Amino acid sequence: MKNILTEIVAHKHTEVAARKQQRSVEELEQVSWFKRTPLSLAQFLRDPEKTGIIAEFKRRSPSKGVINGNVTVQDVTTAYTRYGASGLSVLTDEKYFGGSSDDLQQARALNNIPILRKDFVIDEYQIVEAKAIGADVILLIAECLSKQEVAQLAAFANNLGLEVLLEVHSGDQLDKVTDHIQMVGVNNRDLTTFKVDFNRSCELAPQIPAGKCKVAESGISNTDAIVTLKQAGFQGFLIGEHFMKQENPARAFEHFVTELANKSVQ
Ligand SMILES: O=P(O)(O)OC[C@@H](O)[C@@H](O)c1c[nH]c2ccccc12
Repeated sequence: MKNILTEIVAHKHTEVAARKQQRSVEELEQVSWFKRTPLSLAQFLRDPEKTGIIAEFKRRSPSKGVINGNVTVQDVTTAYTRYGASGLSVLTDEKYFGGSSDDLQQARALNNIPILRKDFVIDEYQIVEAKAIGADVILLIAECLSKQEVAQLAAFANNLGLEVLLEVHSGDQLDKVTDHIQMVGVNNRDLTTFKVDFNRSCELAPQIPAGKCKVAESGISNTDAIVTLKQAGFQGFLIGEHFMKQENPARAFEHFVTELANKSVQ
């Protein structure tokens, strides 16, 4: 299996090994954000007063290339928060997504809603980093981790007070869900081929274990999709490109939320 996901994960191992040499876990534990009490994204998503949208800051992706090179973390994330995002997702992968830990730290300093560290977590060290840069939630991708790895990494995150969003793309990956997973995300995008199949979320929704917060991810580009996904039982909607590809993502988000509010009262 030689695909982009395999390549990203291989690179991640090299990257993490290098960062471990630069900064020890003990040093990360001294950073002031490390002592902060994280917010619960699952709780924010379950709040019926909120939109359920996890709004993503993503500059580029391997599938789309540059999505937006002219925006700042400040302008975009503060607008996401102001207009009612339930949470933020900030890419911290540099090589493939043009993100950084610095982006997430900036978002943390400016916004008081839960933040997901969007990266390819393969090592406990990255979870300590996530806490030290002010994240509340980490992502674990079922496609690149064994059942045992998911269980260990999720327990480690929960021990630090961080929640876990487990991303799946097929029904068989749901056997990796454990007690330490608070949210299950169905990625409509196949990370090995980049093909987006919007129906994937609705198909898998009934199979997600009860009690887990359900999140639909990727390829969501209109408010009708949210209505459909809500009917299928989803509480969370992870949206990046639809906002980021606009010249003014802040205004695009505001427009989307206004339209959604009008639909919800009809
Ligand atoms: O930009 P979109 O199609 O709205 O998708 C957002 C998010 O779901 C996507 O960025 C994503 C989902 N899982 C990931 C894993 C790694 C990196 C990125 C992702």
